[in-house]
Amino acid sequence: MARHSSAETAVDPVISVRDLTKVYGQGDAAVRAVDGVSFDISPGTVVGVLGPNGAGKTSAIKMMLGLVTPTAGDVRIAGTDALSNTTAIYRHVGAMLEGARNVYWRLTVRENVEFFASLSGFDPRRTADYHDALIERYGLEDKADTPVRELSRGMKQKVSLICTLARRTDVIFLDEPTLGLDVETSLDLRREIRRLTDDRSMTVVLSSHDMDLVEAVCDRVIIVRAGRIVADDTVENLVELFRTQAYQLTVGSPLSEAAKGRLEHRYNAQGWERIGEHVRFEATPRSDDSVYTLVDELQREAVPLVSIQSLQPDLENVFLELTTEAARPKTQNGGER
Ligand SMILES: Nc1ncnc2c1ncn2[C@@H]1O[C@H](COP(=O)(O)OP(=O)(O)OP(=O)(O)O)[C@@H](O)[C@H]1O
Repeated sequence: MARHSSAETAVDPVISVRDLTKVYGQGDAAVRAVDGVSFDISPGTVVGVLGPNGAGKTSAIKMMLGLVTPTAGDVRIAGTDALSNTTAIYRHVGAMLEGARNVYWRLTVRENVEFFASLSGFDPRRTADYHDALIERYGLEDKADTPVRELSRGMKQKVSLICTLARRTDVIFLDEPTLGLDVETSLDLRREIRRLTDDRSMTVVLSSHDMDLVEAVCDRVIIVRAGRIVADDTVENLVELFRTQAYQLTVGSPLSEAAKGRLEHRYNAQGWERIGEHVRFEATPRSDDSVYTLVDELQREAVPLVSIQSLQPDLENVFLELTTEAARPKTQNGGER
């Protein structure tokens, strides 16, 4: 799986966003949904845009698609100013919006695919084989002539993706692509996203709360909070930056209250949990204490150590850390660039 660093600048960016700002309303009622955001996206990469509800993700994506007019700032897609050339950028960009809102529910699956392909100038008669292959790839061949409104939510989601792909654009935006999909289809979608970028050099920008999907497919994540970028880096780098010396320990017998108090004070022990005869807790030794002194202390208390393992943060931990507290200016590329 090709992974790209956000610092990679050798090729021209396919998306370039500068000081993008969106303010809804005026005066006291004004909401600064997107607040001076800048980033570049290289072709052939998968970029996740993450943030809590109301962080400004949809507003930012809709501005990149030309669906919402920015209050200030610039968006360039494949070198073209997206704000003054919406028709021109439409050739480069496709979008699968949340809840399959971009497809026509009265049309059949095949009619939808033909319609969206024709919007990109493809003659439906000459691309019928490609459309059939797409419909088959997503297991909808039996439903090809069924109106979309009669399909399940997951199937509608697949039709929406097929229509986006049928336009064969360089860039696709996927808003919550796995919402409503069963586990198997969701895993198929992950593979498909990587195939599109690895084999066809497509650029994918996706917004999702599904951290497993983001960790599995994204080369890079941009985390937004209150309209601003609080982190912009690879998943690996973000997880590395947030690594702490945290351990989970399981001991064979309960500790005295005095011993627990000492461990809490000295090693930030917490999360005490009784599991049968065993007790489990987490500890974060401070820099001047090593985990060995913690183990020595347990020995002095005559408490047998059953297991010890180091706790690795995952993207979910990083996300919560960055979006639920005051943002920590800890990330390599955090903040606007
Ligand atoms: N049309 C609008 N008019 C007024 N305020 C809006 C409008 N659209 C969005 N907002 C506000 O802008 C802020 C950002 O909303 P946006 O939908 O961009 O966030 P989001 O990160 O996509 O959230 P979610 O994850 O819930 O979809 C929110 O405070 C929202 O209430």
